[in-house]
Amino acid sequence: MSDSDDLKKQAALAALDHVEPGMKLGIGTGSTAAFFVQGLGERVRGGLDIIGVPTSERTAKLATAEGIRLTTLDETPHLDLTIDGADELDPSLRLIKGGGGALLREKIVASSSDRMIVIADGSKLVDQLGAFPLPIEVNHFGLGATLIAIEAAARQLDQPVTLKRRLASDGTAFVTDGGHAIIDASFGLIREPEAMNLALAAIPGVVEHGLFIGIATAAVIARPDGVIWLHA
Ligand SMILES: O=C[C@H](O)[C@H](O)[C@H](O)COP(=O)(O)O
Repeated sequence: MSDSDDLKKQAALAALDHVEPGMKLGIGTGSTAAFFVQGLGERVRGGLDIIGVPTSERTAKLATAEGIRLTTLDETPHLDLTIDGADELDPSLRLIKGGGGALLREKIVASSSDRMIVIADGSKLVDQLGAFPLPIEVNHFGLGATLIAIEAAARQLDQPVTLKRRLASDGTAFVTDGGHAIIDASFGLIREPEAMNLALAAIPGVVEHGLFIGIATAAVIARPDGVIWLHA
């Protein structure tokens, strides 16, 4: 296992200690969340009784293979805890998510939970968000107009921006679980994440974006010198 995978696993297992019998859990997506799903599977097979809502089709498959009982937000609209990775987080627990394209379901699930614990290796913790391009999930209808509106929003906030349509590994257009496209927006460091959050959310063709503000309640970050916790 690479050093970075080892740190991801350490963060995932530290968060696992906060899972209690009977909990309704939101289950994140990505390589760090996959370590959490593996660890959770082991505990479930050892007798832990929980039920989970997966944040992507990928996570649903992994969790099912681990023997984790799954439900939906339609059946279980209120969750106790979501555990999920992030592409970047700052010390105020503002996040960039969506590197794997799961941001819409991730935001819905985390927002339906009492608490959200972010699991990450130390490279994800930054002073200011934005080195990682912000994933923006957009409707296919009117895509050209939506791109122009995103550029206009960036100009208003005095942020430069370069927009790239995300491609899948086979070179075709990436399509999210919800059937939408992803635009990766490089703004450089985001000076006012709250203002950016509102400006992007106000664009009709934007289905959701990867800035998570006021959602995470704690983060466990594994670094070579040990595991640290941040709290909102
Ligand atoms: O869409 C994907 C999610 O937001 C992931 O949680 C995020 O990209 C972090 O993934 P990883 O743990 O693989 O770095």
